[in-house]
Amino acid sequence: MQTLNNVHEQFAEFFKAEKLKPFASLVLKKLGEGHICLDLKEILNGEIEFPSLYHSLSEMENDLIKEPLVSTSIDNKQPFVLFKSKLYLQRYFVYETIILKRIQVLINSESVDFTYRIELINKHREFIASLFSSDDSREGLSADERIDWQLVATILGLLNNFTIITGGPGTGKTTTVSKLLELLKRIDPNIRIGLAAPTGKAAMRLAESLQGDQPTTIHRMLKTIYGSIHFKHNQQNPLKYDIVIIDEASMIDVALFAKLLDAIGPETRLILLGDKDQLSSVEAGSLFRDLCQTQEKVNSLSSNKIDLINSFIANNEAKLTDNFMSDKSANPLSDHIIELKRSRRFDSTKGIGKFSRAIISNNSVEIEDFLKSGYDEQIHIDTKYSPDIFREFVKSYEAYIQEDDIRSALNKFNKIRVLCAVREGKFGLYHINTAIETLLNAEGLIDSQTEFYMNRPIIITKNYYDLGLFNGDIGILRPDSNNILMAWFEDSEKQLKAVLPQLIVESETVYAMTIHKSQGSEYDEVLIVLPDHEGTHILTRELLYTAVTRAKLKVIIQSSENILLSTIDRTVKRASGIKDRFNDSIQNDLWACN
Ligand SMILES: Nc1ncnc2c1ncn2[C@@H]1O[C@H](COP(=O)(O)OP(=O)(O)OP(=O)(O)O)[C@@H](O)[C@H]1O
Repeated sequence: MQTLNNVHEQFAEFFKAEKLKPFASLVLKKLGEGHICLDLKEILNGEIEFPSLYHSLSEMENDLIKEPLVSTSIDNKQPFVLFKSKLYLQRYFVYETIILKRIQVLINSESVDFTYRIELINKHREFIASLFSSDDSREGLSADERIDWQLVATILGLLNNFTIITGGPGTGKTTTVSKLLELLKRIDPNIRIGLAAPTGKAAMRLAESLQGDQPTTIHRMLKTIYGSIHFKHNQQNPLKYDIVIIDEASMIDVALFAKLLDAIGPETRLILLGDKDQLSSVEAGSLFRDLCQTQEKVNSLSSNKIDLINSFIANNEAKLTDNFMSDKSANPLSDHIIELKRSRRFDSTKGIGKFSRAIISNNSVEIEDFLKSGYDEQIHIDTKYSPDIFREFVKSYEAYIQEDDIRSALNKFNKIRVLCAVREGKFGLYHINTAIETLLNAEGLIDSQTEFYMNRPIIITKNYYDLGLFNGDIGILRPDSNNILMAWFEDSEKQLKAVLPQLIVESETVYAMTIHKSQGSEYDEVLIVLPDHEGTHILTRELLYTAVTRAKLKVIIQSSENILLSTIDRTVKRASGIKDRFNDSIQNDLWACN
């Protein structure tokens, strides 16, 4: 049962209407928790403590509609919008509406070029086939894994103006995009390509995978207007690209998602890449997941697309069957969302591959197996919070400290990381970072008596546009040739950059970082520390899945059995109208607004 708190009640006090106050207070509270709106059903079902008793949704809605500050349409400028039993702050309803309408415009405009694009596919048939002529064995794979979803995603990316490609770690999202780009460049060598990701770190990783095209952050792509929440690129001044590809799209909040879509003109294709099972943005909204969930069944395709794709597949066992056929009239995003199923990085039968799947599907039998043995070659669960295991892991930081070359030291530092679920408390970020400093001091590896000390690793916590440093950038402190202690970073072009640490006060020590901040990064090994007590809604399976999938080689989890099981049992639910409104659009209830 949730309760209101003071801040939200104070916000509600601005509104004179007595009946509206508790609703206003709740809408704000929900936004703070990441929801786009307040789902009135939660009040009716008793999931939220509420001062008035309502017996039906219509009773609640009738009360709200009578309020002059509540509108049922975007066209009016009241601060609240009531739509389909959900109450929004007007701005968030506008964001959601922009997203729905822009996607609709992109999809509707596909029919204009459809015949031409089919001709292109046929013209480049041999080249497409050569990109996917993998002879690797499909033995031991599930029926789903046997299908080359990368081929499916590439063909749809060629045909569509809007495509979502989702998949777990190492399923080939970047590989697919790089093949699609190769194809598009062959078709049109002058094609204008825009690549971006929500954070600088994620953009850098994309740059490493896609050589030749230079990715940037979404903010930089849209061009920030200093001191404004708006961007230079918008519906009136759309991005001048033929194709825009956004990686790590699960991290984008509703406001940025709307602004991005607003800046995509009908002439531009948009491809969103991400892992729908990962944590959503810190701010409100889980748009990427919401869009993926508009489909009852993932990978739903219309019969003509199935025929076209099957014409590229020789092996009968790998062909798409009627099981994947969907009725477009019942699913507006069919043909537009593809989930890649086969991880090339992890074996799904053991280690990180098996454990991460078990987390996301809350497979208690498999989780219990991992807990019972406590160990496999990649996963180690330490329910005793053993100080020795902690010390052993932390000692691996010695590698970067002993490395003289700064670039190599940065590289070595970024191979391992301690990941915390929370900031406060014995197993929170602050305490763990201090514990690591104490251990490294004791080993004689650092001397952390002063704030700025040799080899201190730091993470930037705000954007320093003038210095070219961005929230999430990681550096280490080392002296320059004049023996002045500088913070050293590597930029997206792998160039070293040194900045006086006193100029970047909004930064913190980063031997350990929060799981939220680690999104978009990868390490060889991670040590995940969960708090030893319940009582935080932060501990969810999406959080743990995100942490576990940051590692390529090894994961150690320090957590009690109870906390681990309850974390995996809890899933993130964020209210939005995306699914309902998309499905309603089929019945031509075109979102009640322009
Ligand atoms: N079809 C394929 N055949 C062989 N190897 C592949 C194929 N697709 C991907 N790989 C390899 O698998 C690894 C992971 O691929 P990729 O980086 O494209 O996945 P991803 O989904 O973008 O991963 P993540 O986002 O988790 O980093 C890479 O080493 C890539 O070369």
